[in-house]
Amino acid sequence: MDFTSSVGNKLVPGDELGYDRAKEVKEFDETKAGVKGLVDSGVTKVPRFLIHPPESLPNPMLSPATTHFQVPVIDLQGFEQSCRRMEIVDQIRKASETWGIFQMINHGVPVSAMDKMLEAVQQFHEQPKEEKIKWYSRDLKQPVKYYTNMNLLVSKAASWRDSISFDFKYGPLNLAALPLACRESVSEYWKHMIELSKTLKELLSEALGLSTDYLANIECMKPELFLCHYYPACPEPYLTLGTKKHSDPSSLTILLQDNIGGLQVLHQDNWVNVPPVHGALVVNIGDLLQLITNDKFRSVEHRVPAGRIGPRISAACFLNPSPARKLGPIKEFLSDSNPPIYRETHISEYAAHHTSKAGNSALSHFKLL
Ligand SMILES: O=C(O)CCC(=O)C(=O)O
Ligand SMILES: [Fe+2]
Repeated sequence: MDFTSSVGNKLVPGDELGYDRAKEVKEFDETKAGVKGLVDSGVTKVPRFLIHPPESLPNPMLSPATTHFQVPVIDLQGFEQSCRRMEIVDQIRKASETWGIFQMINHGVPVSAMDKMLEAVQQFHEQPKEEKIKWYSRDLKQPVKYYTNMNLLVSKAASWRDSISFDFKYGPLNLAALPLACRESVSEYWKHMIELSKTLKELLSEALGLSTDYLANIECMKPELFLCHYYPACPEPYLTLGTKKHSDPSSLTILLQDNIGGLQVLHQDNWVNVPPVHGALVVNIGDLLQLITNDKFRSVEHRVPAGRIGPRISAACFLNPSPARKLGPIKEFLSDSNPPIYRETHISEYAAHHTSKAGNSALSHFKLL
């Protein structure tokens, strides 16, 4: 199949009418070979269904590399000692209030487990297609699945990436239920995410001026979804995006990125690079923590442009509230002069609105004022 023949990058009169997007997407989806499969088949042009409208694409005149902003890097070394802890908690508070994102070093997750995790994601995507397609699915009930864009069939412009996701919503995954290529790495890395999430819950609680066990007690940050991305090198990166601008519908996200770089965050109307730091993990505040903290901590919009160099690999661990819990602004923050900004909701309701807004923050829908 030739994905490029009917595509072209210029719109000619009548072209829009003749273009059958659904057919092109269906043919692509049926290959189960992902964007990687396109690249392997030798495409030199980005197929039309992956082309984003110019207003969603990075402005080449505004290079994030030229901004003077720097995403905070926080060293967690010694966080158990009380005077170091005060400094760290203060840095986390400032970063969460002003950036909604920071990088962490000396966080306790062994660099070897991080490197192995990235290698395993690469191995999964680069194994023979026959093995990989056994996992191809968009069925939400399936805990492990590989796919290109969860919303491929409904989105207006697909993103230049393939993913494998692991859903821990219903509890730990049986080792045998994981693909061989990443079995050991995922199970080891996930244990570290559970440990790290405990530390982060404590530090964030203190950064909010609450008791150390506050966020753990309200069950608002449980590692639940592990989403690993594979961004192949792109022949025309200025036409598509790896991941389009969005904020995460989680409470918190812990992201591991490889050394290629590409993650960018929107800070004071500037796109700022999150430079790869070997051994670092990126933490970003999600919409639900913004809701719970009544806007004290802010979620952050971020994106990943497509790049000529690849594959780029990343692995995002999403910490979510318990589905059984009602979420609303923390009572301790509320007063006559600081009324609740949001109404209470459940994660399922929030996630449904986030999806209906094509991945944009749905917080405005829950505003009371
Ligand atoms: O690949 C990345 O660096 C970011 C991925 C991301 O933002 C997400 O999965 O929500
Ligand atoms: Fe994200």
